[in-house]
Amino acid sequence: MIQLTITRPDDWHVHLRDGDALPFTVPDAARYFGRAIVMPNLVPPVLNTQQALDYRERIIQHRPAQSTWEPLMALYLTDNTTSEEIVQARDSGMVFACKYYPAGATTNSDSGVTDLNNIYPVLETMEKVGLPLLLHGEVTDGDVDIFDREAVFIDRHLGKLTTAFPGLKIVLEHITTSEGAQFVGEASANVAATITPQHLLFNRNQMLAGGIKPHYYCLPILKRQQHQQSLLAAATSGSSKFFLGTDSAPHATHRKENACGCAGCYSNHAALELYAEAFEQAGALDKLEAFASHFGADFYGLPRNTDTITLEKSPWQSPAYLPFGGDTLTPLGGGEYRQWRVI
Ligand SMILES: NC(=O)N[C@@H](CC(=O)O)C(=O)O
Ligand SMILES: [Zn+2]
Ligand SMILES: [Zn+2]
Repeated sequence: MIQLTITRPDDWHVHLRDGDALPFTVPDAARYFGRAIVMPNLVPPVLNTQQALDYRERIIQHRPAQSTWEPLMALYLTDNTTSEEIVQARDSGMVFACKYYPAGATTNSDSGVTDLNNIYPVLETMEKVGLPLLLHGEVTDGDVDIFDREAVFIDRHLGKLTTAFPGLKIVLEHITTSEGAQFVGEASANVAATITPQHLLFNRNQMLAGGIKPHYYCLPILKRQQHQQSLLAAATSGSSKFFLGTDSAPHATHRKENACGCAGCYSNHAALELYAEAFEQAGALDKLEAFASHFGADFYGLPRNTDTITLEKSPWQSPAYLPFGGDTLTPLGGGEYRQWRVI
């Protein structure tokens, strides 16, 4: 039996949702990850430290007994976020980042920032106190094609941002393009990116050819194969700028199989297993550990996990449906055979 033992990994981008969803999402997230940056795009969003601490309490109630998994909280930036809020968040020791959603870009982003210039004073404070900025890096202009929204964001905003705030740690979340991989690869050590399993394993053909498949639909949207290959090259390059962030984002099955289907893929039932498949296909299993378990912690200035987990190559059938509150959830690759399992 082929086995691979690696330092316990962390997930630097996950959506756990709230309420009825937590008994399902938290145990999956805590199964073998050591920590997770928990996205704040709830309804209503997590806007301040008190709300983040309250949300953390609700999450922790569903952490399996004996688990030492830690949810690392993030604040949702709006046009009205204040510098005082940032300082308080940093001082709490429980908030590890702030998330920028362009208003209207993705799930629950209606209260997001309408213009990056509106949050420049807040970014200055984040730079000063050392709180990383996490970007949903897309523009929302109606005249920009949905497949170009990440590249246009990089072109219009990211260079300006890194020049204005050279000391600010920035994570370009869930990158989907060659432009994203290239920008981050060439930027300073303060700029990094997370990459999801779906953007490594799939391209827009899987979503659109032979019938529209809503369970592959997430934002930023899957791009053409050439971009998938650039992302695989970045993830397996050994560069410490690229690390694991699943963007596991559950929506009930009926909300995705819908005339106006929600964006988001649920991958936390088999996250590391999916990444292992992508790395194996790229002939780079030896690069999985640093991507999954070292580079993210290093970037955030947190200690690496000290224990290990073991993956074994032994195929298993991923469930087609999972329970999700009173609903069902269709996981990424549901019903398919996965090659690796965490034992
Ligand atoms: N990635 C997605 O398609 N959806 C995420 C939001 C996000 O990360 O943009 C969600 O919360 O559902
Ligand atoms: Zn996003
Ligand atoms: Zn996300």
